[in-house]
Amino acid sequence: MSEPIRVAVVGASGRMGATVCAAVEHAEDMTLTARLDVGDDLGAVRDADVAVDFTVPSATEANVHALLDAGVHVVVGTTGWTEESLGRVREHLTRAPGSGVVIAPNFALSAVLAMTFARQAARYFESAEVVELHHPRKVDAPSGTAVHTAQGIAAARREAGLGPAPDATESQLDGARGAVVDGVHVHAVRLQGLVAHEEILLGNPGESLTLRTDSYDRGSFMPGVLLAVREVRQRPGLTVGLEHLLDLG
Ligand SMILES: NC(=O)C1=CN([C@@H]2O[C@H](COP(=O)(O)OP(=O)(O)OC[C@H]3O[C@@H](n4cnc5c(N)ncnc54)[C@H](O)[C@@H]3O)[C@@H](O)[C@H]2O)C=CC1
Ligand SMILES: O=C(O)C1=N[C@H](C(=O)O)C[C@H](O)C1
Repeated sequence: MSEPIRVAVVGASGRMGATVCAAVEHAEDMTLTARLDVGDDLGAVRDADVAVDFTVPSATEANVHALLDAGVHVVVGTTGWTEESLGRVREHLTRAPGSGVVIAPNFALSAVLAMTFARQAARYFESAEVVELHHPRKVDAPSGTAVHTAQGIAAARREAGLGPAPDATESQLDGARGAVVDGVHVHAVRLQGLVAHEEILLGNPGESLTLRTDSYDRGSFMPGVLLAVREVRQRPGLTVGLEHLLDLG
């Protein structure tokens, strides 16, 4: 058997970080080498092959630069990425040519498939809106998944030459129509008892299609995270979205 993949987890005390540590410890082909959290020296990842970041949107970009400087491949689940911050990581990778970074807004198979189906369906519908529903301890809104979903729908609508979705709203209470991501309305619900859920609503005169994904447990994200840990070393450069590792991109 080949040597186990050495994995360090950043954000290890958090909900996702702790779940990733347990998943890595149970994986026969991996060894957990470091559990790091706020205030720890990220240089401690040097013994690892791959570092996994589940922290907070305000810290993740700086963490990725520090992890690349430490010479490890990086898998990121933290949300809050923009075209600008992704561009800075791409630029950094030109100076670390063998290194790989995989950033995925959602590692759950059901969510990745829902986003893929939404992108396929979007060109056939006049209207499209996204509703994301999460636990109330989530610090960012809308979710990274909802942003990625809306961007995919918007790209498909552009490619199909569709204009704006019909909407006669003239006046509204602030926020009543949600946030607008690339022209697609996105609504965020925070509710005790939920984990991570999303509905994608597509409508035409006389019909609608609803795609729904539900993560009831953080274990749902682990097969995707472990897949990314296994694949990132063979994927130099930046990969955004688990769909590319599943041949869905
Ligand atoms: N891509 C995916 O499939 C998923 C992504 N997420 C995202 O992962 C992130 C974390 O989510 P949770 O685990 O629920 O949050 P959490 O709040 O439970 O955990 C975050 C952890 O990061 C630590 N932290 C904060 N700043 C840090 C820094 N500079 N260096 C090291 N550690 C630091 C905190 O102390 C905490 O332990 C969020 O952005 C969330 O949206 C969550 C679930 C699935
Ligand atoms: O904070 C969470 O919990 C989740 N965050 C990610 C997001 O913002 O899309 C992924 C999943 O929805 C859970």
